[in-house]
Amino acid sequence: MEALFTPAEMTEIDHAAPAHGANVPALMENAGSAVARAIHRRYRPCRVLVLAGPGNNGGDGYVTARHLAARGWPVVVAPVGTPRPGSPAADAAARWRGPLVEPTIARVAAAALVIDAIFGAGLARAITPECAGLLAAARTLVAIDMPSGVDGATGALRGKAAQAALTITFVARKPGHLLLPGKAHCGIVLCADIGMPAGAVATITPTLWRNTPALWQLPVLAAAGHKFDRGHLTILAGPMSGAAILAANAARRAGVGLLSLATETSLTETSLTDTPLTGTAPGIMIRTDPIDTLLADHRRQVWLCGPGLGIDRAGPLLATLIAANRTILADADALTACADHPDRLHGVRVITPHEGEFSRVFPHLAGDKLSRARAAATITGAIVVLKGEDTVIAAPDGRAAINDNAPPSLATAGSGDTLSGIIAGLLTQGMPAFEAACAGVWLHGAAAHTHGPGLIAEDLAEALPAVLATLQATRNTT
Ligand SMILES: NC(=O)C1=CN([C@@H]2O[C@H](COP(=O)(O)OP(=O)(O)OC[C@H]3O[C@@H](n4cnc5c(N)ncnc54)[C@H](O)[C@@H]3O)[C@@H](O)[C@H]2O)[C@@H](O)CC1
Ligand SMILES: [K+]
Repeated sequence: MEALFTPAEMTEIDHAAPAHGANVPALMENAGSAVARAIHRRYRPCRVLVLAGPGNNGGDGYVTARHLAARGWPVVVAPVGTPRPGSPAADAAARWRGPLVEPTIARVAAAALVIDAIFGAGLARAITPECAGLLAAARTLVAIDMPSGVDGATGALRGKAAQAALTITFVARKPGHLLLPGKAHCGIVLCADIGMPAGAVATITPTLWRNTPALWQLPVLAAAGHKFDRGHLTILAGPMSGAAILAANAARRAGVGLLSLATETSLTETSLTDTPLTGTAPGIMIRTDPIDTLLADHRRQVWLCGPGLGIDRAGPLLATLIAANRTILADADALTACADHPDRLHGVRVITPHEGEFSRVFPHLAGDKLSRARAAATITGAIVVLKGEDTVIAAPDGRAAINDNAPPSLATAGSGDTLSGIIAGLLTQGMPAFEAACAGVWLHGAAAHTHGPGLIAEDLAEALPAVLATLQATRNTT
């Protein structure tokens, strides 16, 4: 599992390091040497200018300069601030015997490669316009730890941030590497092992992870399994029936044993729906019984409520499902039916809002995406999947994950319906809700990657078998 640490947590880990046998100068030496190695691997030797700030981030910059120069690269350091006398950064600066120059826009623009070692985890306020101007002049920028101006805890910009081609961080990625807008400024992110003792890292109990397959385990199909062992998912379908069909096909590819689309009799007549409900997918059962009749069957435990349902229908149906104590994933119209009424979601297991739906349900929640998702999970008691290029999955118990495998092609009509179908499909097979939500989000992103360009929502379910096969093969070999 790949934990993400905030800068504040990283500082605690740094403070614990000496008691576990590592001191800051040694860690700084390893950090600078890791940055130099990463640059040497990716770029040809060229004129380098290091912008070195006053703290340990600057210290890493001086060490990087020394290691690159030792490899024969032409390097100059331009100090932006002075390290505190006696600090590890001051020692690192003293060991730099190469050229020191004034930081000017002309010098930055003339360098083939600029290293941003101005501020990292210690960024405490907005960077000055002068500092932003220097960084913006770089042709190719490599950031140490964080691009200066990106808040490592939230991904917010403090002042401005420039566009790095590569960011090398240490010990663990920070939320700001995965959350927008910070994520967009980092370029490729590498995480270097700098010999931080495991005991120091263990002083922090992680509550936030990068969403990778190490975070969850997909249901394993029993050799003697029966379709009923894989659960029965019921999806409520309304006039925009295409949404429910997309969700249904995704849930089936995600492995549900039985799938029903529950609709009103009138809607099975094709003229009243945007997609004919009957005859399109032989593996989907169409049920026109009243919801109370369907709920009388206790094998129908898991329900997906919202996609294409219509807001008027979604509100009362959601309330009926909650009263019947079912496992519910609420999306789309079911969320809009709870506008400014998050209390109506009590009893729902998972919600999957995009930013628009989220702000309708929780108009008073402000702040960064991670904090808002966590607050919404606390308020509702549901797993919150706050969607976007940097989807956050948050649980009421404080656990959260940030997803970073979603390509921009996923922003297409019906993509959200597919996601809710995948998650509901995994829930139906008995996966715990937080893990099902994380796995669903990751599989959705991986399916889009696997399909490649020209993606439409229908392709996502089709791409799932290949994603699942690759995942299974990887698991079998690790
Ligand atoms: N986490 C780790 O394991 C390690 C971290 N190291 C480095 O240490 C860095 C953190 O070092 P520091 O805590 O010294 O913090 P920084 O080097 O990021 O910044 C420190 C100084 O900048 C000042 N400052 C902050 N924002 C400013 C602004 N907008 N304008 C002007 N001044 C500002 C602060 O008051 C502080 O004096 C990390 O980013 C990383 O590069 C490595 O040296 C060693 C190991
Ligand atoms: K930096």
